[in-house]
Amino acid sequence: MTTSFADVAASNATLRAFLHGLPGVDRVGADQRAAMLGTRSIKTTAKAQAIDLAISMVDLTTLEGADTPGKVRAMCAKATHPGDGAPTVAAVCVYPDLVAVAAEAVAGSGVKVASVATAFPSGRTSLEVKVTDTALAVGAGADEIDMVIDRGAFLSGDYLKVFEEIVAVKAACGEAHLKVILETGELSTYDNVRRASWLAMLAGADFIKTSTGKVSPAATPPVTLIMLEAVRDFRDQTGRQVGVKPAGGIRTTKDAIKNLVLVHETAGDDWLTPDWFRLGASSVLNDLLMQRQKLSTGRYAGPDYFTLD
Ligand SMILES: O=C[C@H](O)COP(=O)(O)O
Repeated sequence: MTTSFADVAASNATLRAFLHGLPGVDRVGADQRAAMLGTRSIKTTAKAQAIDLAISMVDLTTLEGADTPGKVRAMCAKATHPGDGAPTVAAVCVYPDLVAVAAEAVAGSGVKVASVATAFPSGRTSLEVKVTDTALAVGAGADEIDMVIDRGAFLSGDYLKVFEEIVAVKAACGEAHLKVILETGELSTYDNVRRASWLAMLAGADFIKTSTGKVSPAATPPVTLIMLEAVRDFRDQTGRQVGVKPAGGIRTTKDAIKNLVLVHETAGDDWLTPDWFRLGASSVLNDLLMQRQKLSTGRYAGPDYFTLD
């Protein structure tokens, strides 16, 4: 039997009562479980499959003030032609003004274009600007929008404001998928990570994402674990599946595989596809490709073989 949460957001008081009624997170338990799962090792054939799966889940990202059309085109070339039979990544992720460049560069490849919107990374602007930012990115060709929540509103208990902004941005997305960035490094507690996850899902998020990559800590294993528990429990209770995207600080193949183990052990294998799990990262693809080549040839390619970021 599934539960309807239609009335949960009737007022800030009802939303607050629901979110504060969620079970508290056992901080020590979450840290220990994430650390324990991080020690699992994967060998040879399984590792080769895990590397290809991880590559297919990457949102290859450049989010710098100094980004240029040339840098975005080079990133898109790597995304669409990673080489040596490696799969393409899931998406490229860029600022809204570079969406058109990215969309043209990945056209026909199956690689999606994701764009950060809503005044990323701070989110400090009016709802009107956030909705316009979103609509312009979608109009320019974004398949996916990565929005940031208003952490100031969340931390001061104005959950309804956060909820209503997500609803409005989701409407502006049209057919584009919406990833909601919680910026967990600013949420102070694991209980808040769980509450923000539920808030975003109740408001219509297609994905929940840990971080902008501009705040530390970012995608830590315990935080990703708590978000995976949230999407698992949300589907159990509502019948709707929501994806998860850890982002920020994922640099190595080891980091990527730890994430896959977390998914397998927490939400389950239904999430082990690029439709439901992404790795937001600017540089992990290089290490995945190098480790992939090491597995197939027994040696690392020289540093000039891969285009480094
Ligand atoms: O969304 C992705 C992040 O911005 C990338 O962060 P990163 O540079 O730490 O990989």
